[in-house]
Amino acid sequence: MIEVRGLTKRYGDVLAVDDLSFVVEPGKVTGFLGPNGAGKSTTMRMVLGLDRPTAGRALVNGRAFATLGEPLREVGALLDPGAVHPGRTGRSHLRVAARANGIPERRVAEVIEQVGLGGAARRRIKGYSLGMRQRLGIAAALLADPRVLLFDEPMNGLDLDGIRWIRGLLRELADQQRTVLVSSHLLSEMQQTADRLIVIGRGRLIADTTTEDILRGLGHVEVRVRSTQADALLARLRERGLTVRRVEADELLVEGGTAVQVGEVANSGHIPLHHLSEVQQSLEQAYLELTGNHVEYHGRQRTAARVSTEGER
Ligand SMILES: Nc1ncnc2c1ncn2[C@@H]1O[C@H](COP(=O)(O)OP(=O)(O)OP(=O)(O)O)[C@@H](O)[C@H]1O
Repeated sequence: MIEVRGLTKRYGDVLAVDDLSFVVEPGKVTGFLGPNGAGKSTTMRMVLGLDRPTAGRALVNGRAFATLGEPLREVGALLDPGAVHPGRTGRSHLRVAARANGIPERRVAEVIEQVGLGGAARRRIKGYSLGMRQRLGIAAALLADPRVLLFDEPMNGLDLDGIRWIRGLLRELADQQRTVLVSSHLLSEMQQTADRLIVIGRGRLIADTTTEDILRGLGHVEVRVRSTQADALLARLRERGLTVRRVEADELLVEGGTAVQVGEVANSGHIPLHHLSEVQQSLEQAYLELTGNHVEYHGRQRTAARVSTEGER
């Protein structure tokens, strides 16, 4: 289990991690999601004792990393797959790590097999593709058979096969009742990978719940409606408790209702409509807005355009 309580890290003027609290439980794949610079790597580094918190604490199996007797047997991590000696073979890299940490030699062959590095393990790392380096980094994380695993952006730069393979491995590790925390800046990657999501933005916790709940919350539908009597319609919709935004003089966006409801409100007030449709906000855009990383809006997709023309005249 990983527990983070009031965790804070300041680098000069930059508040990289801001009073973060969450728990990562075993038996599930937990996604750690946030845009670039949100503070994911800094948080993971503090869990691994590589950075000292400005305030708060990070515990692995109830203890600070520095006080773990045999830390590698409790927690393994993939942080930076580039941080290996390029002249070594994959196998010798793992052997050196095993020897330095009192891990039995047989584990080297086992993890090479587990990550599917096979014949490449006898080749020099400088000739490895990014995918092979990721596999080697994951093999190193698994070497001491730890119950807690942290993977920082393990899917970065991988092709679809590589991503599928990592997904399968994460699932297998969680099914073995290990604690698995995996970071990503892409919702699209995590929505198919993680059971739970811890979402952060600018160092702060934004959401901590099941992936299903987050997707349901993000993917809200708005109703777009146009009328020459937009003022009257706006007043009536607000009377019904709906949230309404005016987009143009004759165009409104309604939250919290369906196109049928909006059509009925218009009809009951004899208000003519010229357009009525439901608009599904793109998940990725909603996520970016949620995490405070505003970008230009391109992501609206119409999924049920003109679902109802009731009320049109
Ligand atoms: N050693 C450091 N010195 C100064 N600032 C740092 C340092 N490490 C991280 N930061 C800053 O802290 C913030 C959080 O960075 P961090 O790398 O933790 O984010 P991240 O969510 O992992 O992003 P990415 O996906 O880009 O790795 C950023 O503003 C970053 O510039």
